[in-house]
Amino acid sequence: MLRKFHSWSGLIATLLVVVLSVTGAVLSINPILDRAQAKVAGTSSISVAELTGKLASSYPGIEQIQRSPSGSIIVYFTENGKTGADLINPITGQPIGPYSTSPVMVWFKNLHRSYLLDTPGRVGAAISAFLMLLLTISGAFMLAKRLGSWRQILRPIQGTFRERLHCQVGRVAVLALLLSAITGLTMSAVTFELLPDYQSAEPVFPASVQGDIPASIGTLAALKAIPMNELRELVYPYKDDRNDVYSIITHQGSGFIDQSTGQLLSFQSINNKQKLYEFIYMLHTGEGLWWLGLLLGLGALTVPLMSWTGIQIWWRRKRSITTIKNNTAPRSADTIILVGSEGNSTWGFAKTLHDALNLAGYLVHTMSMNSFVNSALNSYPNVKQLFILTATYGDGDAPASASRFLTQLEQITEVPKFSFAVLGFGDRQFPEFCQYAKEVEATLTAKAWSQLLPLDTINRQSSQEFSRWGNTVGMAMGTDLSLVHIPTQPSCTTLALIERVNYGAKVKAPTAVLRFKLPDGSNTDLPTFEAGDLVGILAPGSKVARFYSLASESKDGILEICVRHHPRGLCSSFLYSLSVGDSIEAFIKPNPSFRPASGKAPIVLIGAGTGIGPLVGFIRHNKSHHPIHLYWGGRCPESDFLYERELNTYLKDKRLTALNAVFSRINERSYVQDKIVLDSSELRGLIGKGAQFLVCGGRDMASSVMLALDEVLKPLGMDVLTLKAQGRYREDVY
Ligand SMILES: Cc1cc2nc3c(=O)[nH]c(=O)nc-3n(C[C@H](O)[C@H](O)[C@H](O)COP(=O)(O)O)c2cc1C
Repeated sequence: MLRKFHSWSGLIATLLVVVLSVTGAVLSINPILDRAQAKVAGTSSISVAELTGKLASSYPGIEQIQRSPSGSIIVYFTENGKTGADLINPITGQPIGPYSTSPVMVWFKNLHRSYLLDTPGRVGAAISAFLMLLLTISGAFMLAKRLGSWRQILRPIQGTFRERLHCQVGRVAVLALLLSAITGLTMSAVTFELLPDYQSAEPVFPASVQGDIPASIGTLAALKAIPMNELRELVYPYKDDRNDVYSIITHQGSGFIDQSTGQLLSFQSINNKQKLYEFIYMLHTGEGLWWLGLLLGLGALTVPLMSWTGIQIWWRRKRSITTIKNNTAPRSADTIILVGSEGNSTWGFAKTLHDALNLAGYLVHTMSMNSFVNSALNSYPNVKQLFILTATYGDGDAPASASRFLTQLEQITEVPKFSFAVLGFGDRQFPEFCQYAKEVEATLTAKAWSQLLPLDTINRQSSQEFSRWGNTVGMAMGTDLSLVHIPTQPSCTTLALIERVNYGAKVKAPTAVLRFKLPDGSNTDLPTFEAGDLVGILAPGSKVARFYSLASESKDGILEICVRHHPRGLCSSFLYSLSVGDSIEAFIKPNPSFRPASGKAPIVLIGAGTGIGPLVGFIRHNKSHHPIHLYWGGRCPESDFLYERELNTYLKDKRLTALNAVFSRINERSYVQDKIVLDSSELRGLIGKGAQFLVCGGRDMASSVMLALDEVLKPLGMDVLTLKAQGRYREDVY
């Protein structure tokens, strides 16, 4: 709901709000320019009478004096029948130079206030400010939901580059945007008198004046009593009209002064509401508070960027919506698939399951988890099995399409006849991996619903893991079930193998470092990637890509991966059999969260076997000699010490600080987790300096490393989950 609202109001408001914010950003320069002109110190002790006395001789045709919020003094006068305006030095009363308002700035002001359309335009500007307020508030709530709660609002942001940019920029600009929108709206409300009494009232025009010969202005008592810094505007009486008066506006109010007696004839003080309005005006325009104006201007400049990234995110989400065909009516269905999704990808997996079950002869109904609990159990009289496929969002929370599932489930007290299986979709980078799926399974088990299969999880939308789960489901149902999920893939690039280095044959771990380039004569460029990103490779005859972590970046001109040959692995067999000159079809899948953090804190890289690939890439590109400590485990130093020579070179040229290689098939056998425990105190020292951990390799190794690190962290009152939440523990696990 919140997302729909944010997307639609964002789309409608984009153009209006972008114009409002860009013009606002341009206008925010005004107070700074004004302040640069106004820089004359020591004006606080001068009275208005003193300055006007000095001006009387140099400007005989003076008509008006204005003091801007930044302190510039501008004199308006007539000379030889022509009007003019000068910027004045308030101490000497001498002109600094002619004053004029830039027509470009006036145009921007009108565009900002009213889209150049007078009153209807002002209404439009007010509506835009309102939409901006709604967008900012709904965006802030969405960000809090995305990160788990308001308390986690400063946590590292996960997601695609666009999503992270959108959220990060929004997080930085939110206060400036809120302030601009609220103050702008208030000003519109005052303009349209929706908030009465907020604009200064006029003083009563004096019924009678002395009418004698005007006194010299420098001697007028009322003007002597007003300090220059209090003045806003002084309008002189018409020349030769003895019945006219001086009209003055100060920070305290406005009034009229007799030109012969110098008496204040009437004065209208400004009330608290009007003071509040002036404060709001200052906050909005930055007039008199140039630094705030500049901050608001910078905040406004983020709006076009946020609009652009927002539209792209919306478009991608819209395109990713899956339509389920042959959706059997709930009353006739023998199988139900419930989907909990935020970003729509789980719907794609649900569709694959739906189609495969249909093909196997089942009558399947697929719907969102929220829709299921809206109906009572007797709406599904024929159901034999229920599958729940759900993602986890925020900090272990329910995704949008499952937000009401658990609360509404409380109302169902009877135990259904069908059995259920929960499949969690998640990402191991998050501290609460597949937490929501775990919660759903625990709730259903506590309600004594019968289980078809125990909970299983899919990390990072892995088609391979999903296919394995499909085999288990097939066995449990006594059906042959083949789940081939092919996510939409970017177009492939053809690459040719230019070099291979073989390892591990002696210890039965055949592994190769493979280096690819664009084929000679190719007229395309290498796609852009960095070490730690993934390359998807399609083995001939397979539609499902296998992913490998990249050890090189595109600037190196080669694409490098490290592959272990698994005898029954389709893609690894294909890659391992390649000879120099052979080609592959590949595409890049960015993995931006698996990168060394910038800054001075040490980095601890941990891996085993081919997990060394991206880690070597990080070390190779560590040109700034950031402290990097590597823990890596192999089988035997003589056979599968991957990248041995390169790593020793990096140690010498200080790209690598410490190399801790351990081996499991030698007399003093050891695993990385053992070495981690052995180095506990040194690691605690690094953690104290803000160290970040990057772990790459098999799932078992990663679990053992996590347990070992929990031991290391215990005396510090921390654990791996704490590091994960701080973005200091990242995994690339397969
Ligand atoms: C903002 C955000 C928060 C996430 N939080 C978690 C989490 O706490 N635990 C987890 O296992 N996965 C988490 N994930 C990963 C998603 O659950 C996973 O990518 C899932 O496949 C997305 O499915 P969907 O596109 O259907 O929403 C998060 C993803 C995003 C973008």
